[in-house]
Parts: sequence; C-alpha cells; structure tokens
Amino acid sequence: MELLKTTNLTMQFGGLVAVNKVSFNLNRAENIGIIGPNGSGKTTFFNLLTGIYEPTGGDIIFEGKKINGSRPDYNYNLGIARTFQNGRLFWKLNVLENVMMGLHTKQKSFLWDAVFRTKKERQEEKEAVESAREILGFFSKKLLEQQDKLASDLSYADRRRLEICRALVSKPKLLILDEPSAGMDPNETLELVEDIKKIRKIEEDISIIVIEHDMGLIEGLADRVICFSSGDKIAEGSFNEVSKDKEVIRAYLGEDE
Ligand SMILES: Nc1ncnc2c1ncn2[C@@H]1O[C@H](COP(=O)(O)OP(=O)(O)OP(=O)(O)O)[C@@H](O)[C@H]1O
Repeated sequence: MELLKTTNLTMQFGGLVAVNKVSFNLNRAENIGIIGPNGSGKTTFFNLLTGIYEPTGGDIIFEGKKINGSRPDYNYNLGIARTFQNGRLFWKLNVLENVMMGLHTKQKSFLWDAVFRTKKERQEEKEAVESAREILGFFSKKLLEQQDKLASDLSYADRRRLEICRALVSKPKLLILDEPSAGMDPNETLELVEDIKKIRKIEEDISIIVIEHDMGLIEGLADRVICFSSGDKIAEGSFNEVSKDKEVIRAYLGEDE
C-alpha cells in the first residue's frame, strides 16, 4: 500500500533546478535507497519531503493528503522523521535526554504544565523516559549502557546511532536517513546495516528512505534504488539493475569515461 508519492516535484533556486520534475512512490514497509553524485539533488529532495523547503512545482502526497510546503513539525507529527547529514544532536544533553527530545513536539502538555510540574507533565516525562529507554535498548544496547553520557562524549558511530534513536522514538511511518554511515569505518557500517534492518522488527510497517554514498549499505538495505543526476531521476530499480545502468555509470564517472 502506498505511503508517499511525489508528482513532478521541482525545486528551483534562482536559475538552478536542484530537483527536476521527480515523480516517485514509496510503499509501506519498503526501503528505498537514493544515490547520485555530489550536488545531484538528493538532500534537496529530502528537504522537500520533510517540509524544510516548499516546492516550486509539483506535489507531495503523504497518506493520500497533499503536504506541499507544510512545516517540518507538522510533517513530523504526521509521521515523517529524519536524521541529518552532518548530525544534529544536543551536545550538552545526555544520551537519554537526546532521545526524549524526539518526543518533544508530540507531547500534549502546555508551558504551565512544565512550570507548575503538573501531574500530566510528570506522567508524560515518565512515559518519555520509558519510550527512550525502550528504543535505546532495542536499537543499541551499547547506547543504553551509555544513557547518562553527554552526546559530545560519544564515539562518532554512536552519535549517528543516537540520531536514529531520536528519530525512531516518535514512532514514524517514514524514516528518512541522510548519509547515516558518513564517517564510519567498514565494520561500523556493516553493524549499522544490521541495526537498521532490526527496526522492522519493532515497526513492521515503517518505510525507510536512505541517502548514501556507501554502496554496500545501499545494497544491504534497499529494496529499490533511485539515482539522481543534476536534479533528474535518471534510474530506478533493484540495486543490481541500477548499478549496471549506463546512465548511472556515466553520471558517476563523467562523460569521458
Ligand atoms: N538553499 C540552496 N540555495 C541555493 N542552491 C542550493 C541550495 N541547496 C542546494 N542547492 C544547490 O542544489 C544542488 C543540489 O544540492 P543537494 O545538496 O541537494 O545535492 P546532494 O545530491 O545532496 O549532494 P551531496 O551528495 O554532496 O550532499 C546543488 O547545486 C546545490 O548547490
């Protein structure tokens, strides 16, 4: 069943067309890999899906509803959660608190609940701690053991894992991962692939879109691969099909090759 669809999705910055009439669909419980050379429009595509940019053309349909230009917090509450290419954690908060921040916009209590520490606020905090521990324990026991450590004291690989936990705690329908293995060594990347595959054991229907330059990760995770080049979607299919596609090879190697 379809979760997300884009039709002729376009983002133009002045004279530059960063995403050009991209039509694409994503089913529930499907993993999609997005590849493409630097500057081909992958991150801009993510920024459109999450509401950071308003498209200059085309539509984004999530669960049958048009969400063009809706705000990131609105999309987050609909069930679209993401991680960022360059990691965005709260460095002065500990691991558990960082995960709890993922629940922030979903909680129902108001400012006065926090000021007066009402029963409702205390109950929500208790539930947030439990959800955060549950996610940490499930996704990465190593992180759970470090729950009191400041995010800034984590290894690089654990920081990336923590970002994924923070996105997962909101129980998203769509998880968007922007270069999750950037900066990891090959062993850490293999471990990450296994961790991401485990997500489906707790969230059976979750759909995942991942941008990656590491082809091992894409091959290990993606049911379907899409390749961008200069803002265009130039290929779509299984990893094997896309990795042998002439246009894809040309986009990566350049015309001369
Ligand atoms: N806010 C912006 N204003 C102007 N141009 C932008 C903006 N964001 C992206 N671009 C341009 O759009 C094009 C696509 O960039 P984008 O970051 O989406 O590519 P990418 O495929 O994610 O690249 P990388 O793999 O290096 O992260 C690039 O030419 C980039 O310079």
